[in-house]
Amino acid sequence: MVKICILGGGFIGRFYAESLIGRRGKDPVKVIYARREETAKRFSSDYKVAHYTTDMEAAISHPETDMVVIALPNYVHEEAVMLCVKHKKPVLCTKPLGRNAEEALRMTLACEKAGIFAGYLEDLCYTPKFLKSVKSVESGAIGRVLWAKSRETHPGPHSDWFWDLEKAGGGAIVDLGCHCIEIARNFIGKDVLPVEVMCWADTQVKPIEAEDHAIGLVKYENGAIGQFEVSWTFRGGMDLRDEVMGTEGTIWINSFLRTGFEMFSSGEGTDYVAEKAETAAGWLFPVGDEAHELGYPNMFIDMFDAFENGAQPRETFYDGYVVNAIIDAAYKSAKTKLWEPVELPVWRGKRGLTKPSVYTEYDKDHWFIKEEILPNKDKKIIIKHKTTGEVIEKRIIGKNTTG
Ligand SMILES: NC(=O)C1=CN([C@@H]2O[C@H](COP(=O)(O)OP(=O)(O)OC[C@H]3O[C@@H](n4cnc5c(N)ncnc54)[C@H](OP(=O)(O)O)[C@@H]3O)[C@@H](O)[C@H]2O)C=CC1
Ligand SMILES: O=C1CO[C@H](CO)[C@@H](O)[C@@H]1O
Repeated sequence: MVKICILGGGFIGRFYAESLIGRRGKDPVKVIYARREETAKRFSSDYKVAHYTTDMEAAISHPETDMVVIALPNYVHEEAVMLCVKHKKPVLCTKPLGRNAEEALRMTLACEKAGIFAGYLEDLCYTPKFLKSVKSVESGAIGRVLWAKSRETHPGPHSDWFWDLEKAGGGAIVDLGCHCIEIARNFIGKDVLPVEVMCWADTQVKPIEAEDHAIGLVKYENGAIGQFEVSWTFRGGMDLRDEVMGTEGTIWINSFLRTGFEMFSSGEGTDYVAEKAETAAGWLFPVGDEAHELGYPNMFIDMFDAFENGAQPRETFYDGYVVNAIIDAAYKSAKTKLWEPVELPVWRGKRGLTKPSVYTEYDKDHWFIKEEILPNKDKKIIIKHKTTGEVIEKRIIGKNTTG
């Protein structure tokens, strides 16, 4: 049993509490901290939490706190992590780890130096569909990953501080792109170096300084490409989709808006449909078990199991730092309109990877390019001469051809 202290009793703090204690979990939430007493008190009463406080350090150092879960706005993450370091308390921090890589690296190294367990709460890398997909990729079911695209778009966040450039550290890229980037890293291989980023970002709709819409490409050292599409201006709910293209196959995941559960309502009797749903009338796309579909229970199981076994969780502070470094390059690129290098003063993965050749030999003189059966049942084989480079096609007349 691990006794938990949650810092932050807002949107994600409540999701975490539901995931931790809503399933007869063995790890009780014992302490809740929020900025305002009314939030902390309400949280403690809703989730039967023994101790509530508006003093963050008191919550962290509380004798009933074995593990701290940070569910605070981005600009308070570093302060909270450093207090955990000071009091030598194991810590789990929500996404993004930092507002930038500098903050994230400081947090990562401080926890490592203090020897405290530190997990990165990247829930979307724990959804049931995602975990199964990653297993398939790791088993080679889709071959070498060439492209991993992840999209998260919705009509915009639910609290004031997200919309403040300084407090959040950016807009849709740092808020939503952090998920997409880590999803792509998992598919491409976390030990593959992200080399450079090209990003378009703009403030198309909202009266804010940060970007409300962006698209980015992340080039990896082995030739794979990651792509993120993020927006706070999308209408119609929360769209979470991933696509992975490999040399031997493809994966498409739809995690939220269209999960196979569709419902029509005149609006009578419906209130909450799903996170960021914009309407409770008409055709609706509810989500059966939101916490589970978003990965929270699997994420906490991995975190607590790793902690108890003295192992590393699937998602660590170091991963959070790499994600922040990619985001920093994306912001630079959006300004310069150039490919910008990913600055990683600490990199623990592989170096010197090259794009592997996957050419298939057709015969001793030719490389195989493509084979296709045409509507008239003919088969075409397209090949390239190894030395002259000439591309030719061979046609094998189909058996059932009439003309
Ligand atoms: N999928 C995911 O993993 C998600 C992760 N997040 C992340 O969780 C973190 C918190 O987001 P979220 O819960 O949505 O935010 P909310 O605004 O809903 O809640 C923030 C909580 O932090 C408390 N707080 C403490 N200090 C401050 C401060 N200086 N300014 C503002 N609030 C403070 C607030 O207290 P009080 O209520 O008393 O003001 C509140 O309880 C962010 O880093 C966000 O990116 C958010 C949503 C989903
Ligand atoms: O995925 C998410 C849903 O939206 C929230 C608000 O923009 C994000 O913070 C969160 O990470």
